[in-house]
Amino acid sequence: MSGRYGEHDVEHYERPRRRTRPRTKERPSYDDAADGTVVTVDRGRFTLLVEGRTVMAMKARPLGRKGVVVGDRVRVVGDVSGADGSLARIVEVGDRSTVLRRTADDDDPVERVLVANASQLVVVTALADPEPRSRWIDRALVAAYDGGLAPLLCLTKADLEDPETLLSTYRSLGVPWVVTHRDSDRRIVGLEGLQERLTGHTSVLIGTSGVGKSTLVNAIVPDADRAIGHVNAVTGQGRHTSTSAMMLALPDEAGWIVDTPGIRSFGLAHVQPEHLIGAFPDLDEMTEDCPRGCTHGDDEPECGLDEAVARGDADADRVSSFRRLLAARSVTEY
Ligand SMILES: Nc1nc2c(ncn2[C@@H]2O[C@H](COP(=O)(O)OP(=O)(O)OP(=O)(O)O)[C@@H](O)[C@H]2O)c(=O)[nH]1
Ligand SMILES: [Zn+2]
Repeated sequence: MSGRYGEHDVEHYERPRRRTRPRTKERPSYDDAADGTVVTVDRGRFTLLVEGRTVMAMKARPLGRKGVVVGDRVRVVGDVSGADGSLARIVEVGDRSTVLRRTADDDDPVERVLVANASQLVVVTALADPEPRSRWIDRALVAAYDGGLAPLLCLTKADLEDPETLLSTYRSLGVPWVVTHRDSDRRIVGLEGLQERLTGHTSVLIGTSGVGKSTLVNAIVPDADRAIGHVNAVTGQGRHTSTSAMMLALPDEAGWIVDTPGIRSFGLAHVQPEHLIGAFPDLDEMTEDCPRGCTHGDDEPECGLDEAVARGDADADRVSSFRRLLAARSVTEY
């Protein structure tokens, strides 16, 4: 088996093996398997893209309880024609370059991977109607940094409110941003900036209800409804009632977006301070002499971040913004 698949999986999913079984049987080679990407998941059925075809699949037995999520690169065998009623089998799941996770709930330490292999998290926030909630934004940023995704702030409805106040909160973190608004002809302005930022990425779009995320998805993927309708026709869903994420191709092969209709928030109980600070190498460097177990939070007595600020080696705003993110991990209401 190639090292790329199966052997370095993030989760353990196989029951202990009986050693008497011959190895070739335990790890059959799937040389004839096709490569696919998981586009959406619905009740144990996976919609894949295999060489441009929409293919329905289920997990093969050896995968057991192994999670397979949107964005996963998989190997499939069986009927990969995509013909009506056909069902292929997923036999391997590729290593994940990134994982967007959530704890099911801050009191429940079970981690769930929401999307695999995305490179960017687009945090969609309205500047007004509904009012922006910076705690929510902070939590989304934490999920991005922790998961290895580059964050992008997408601020909508700039026709209702100036973006400056909100942007000033995030400037010291260096989060890139785009702003959109609607003009008097009800056209969305600022899409080019967003499209430019999406190019070359697989971007997960997240936003709370009413921020204008659907408006953006429909504007940047003109046949989004048709693509979703097509998948639902195959899966037997009447309309897009699924709460699952769905991956959609951008025009001109510019990249992919993952729409997340059912995902409004993240439980962050799994996020470790040591891991989060890794997303800020300049700050991370200042924590080398921190006492063991230092969380680098506000109330740490001898944190290297304070010393760095005192010496003038670190920007106080940046440190306090980082600490705001740290604190946002454990806040449940926002
Ligand atoms: N003023 C203004 N309104 C907008 C803008 N973009 C979207 N809207 C309106 O905001 C409302 C919500 O937009 P949607 O795109 O449905 O929001 P959503 O985030 O997909 O919300 P859900 O469907 O609940 O997930 C709609 O009435 C849109 O017409 C904008 O730039 N400016
Ligand atoms: Zn520290």
